[in-house]
Amino acid sequence: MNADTFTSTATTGSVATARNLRKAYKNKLALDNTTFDIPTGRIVGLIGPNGAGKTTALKAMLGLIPFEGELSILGRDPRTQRDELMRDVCFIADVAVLPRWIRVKEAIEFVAGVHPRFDRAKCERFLANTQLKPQMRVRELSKGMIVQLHLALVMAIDAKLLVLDEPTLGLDILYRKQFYQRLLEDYFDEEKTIVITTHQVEEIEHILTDVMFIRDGKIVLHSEMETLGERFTEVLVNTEQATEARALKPLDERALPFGKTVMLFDGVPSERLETLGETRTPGLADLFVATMKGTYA
Ligand SMILES: Nc1ncnc2c1ncn2[C@@H]1O[C@H](COP(=O)(O)OP(=O)(O)OP(=O)(O)O)[C@@H](O)[C@H]1O
Repeated sequence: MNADTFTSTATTGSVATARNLRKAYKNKLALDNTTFDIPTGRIVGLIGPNGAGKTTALKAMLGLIPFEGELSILGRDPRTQRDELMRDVCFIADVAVLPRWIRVKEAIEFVAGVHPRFDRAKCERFLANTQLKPQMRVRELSKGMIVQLHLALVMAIDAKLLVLDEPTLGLDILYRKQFYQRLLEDYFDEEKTIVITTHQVEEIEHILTDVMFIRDGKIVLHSEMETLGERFTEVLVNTEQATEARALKPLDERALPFGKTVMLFDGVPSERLETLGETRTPGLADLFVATMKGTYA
């Protein structure tokens, strides 16, 4: 990729263009030649094991840390144009960051004060459909009500890029699902882009348009969700054909009851795999486990 390509992608509706990012902490290379592109109108899952560099990558995109390499976010360099950039970016860390003593109306005041594109009337319209009242304190709210408050605050910010770092940490599965569904239905449109990190892979895979796997500071897989199935296939292999299947070098395999084995293949033609057993596209969680094998070895 040459410098011209870098400039042209950055000015044609690309949200993020990263080339060879490097971030070294004292004892650790958190970003190691990290390179990726994110076009407008996508919901991207940045997924990786603990310590892989997810938060570091997001902090670089938000101009919160120094780093080496080329990075353009909405056509701007987050290191030198952070203030301008922040007019178009909304960053929300996990829901649990709302202090328990804060009142609903104070949370609204706070966000109104820090985000130039926050639309208070829109936020209040969202809240009018809930049981939340301006005087209520966060500690009096149920978890679901906290999600509603968080969503109302997020969705009233008209940002081009929404960055969510583990947005549903600490919430149970019902609230997590509700959070992502509302985000998809009530917030997202083709002019917005959302980047999400989470460890709850299964819960977000249905809303993602793209996935990026990061390991040891490197992007090891970047794919549109729709094309994952063209590259990766899972096969339910019978015992008799296990040796033949293993010769095709599966990325990973796991045993099932009754002697069957599920094997995951990368780039093996489906006509070949269909002779070995029932085939299907793997779920993101199984693909993640296969790709990250050996991480903690
Ligand atoms: N301020 C810091 N000082 C020193 N090392 C750091 C600092 N921040 C992060 N690191 C190291 O950089 C690496 C990447 O950390 P990062 O927080 O980006 O990982 P992550 O993928 O977000 O992990 P997790 O899923 O556990 O939140 C880790 O090894 C971490 O220990």
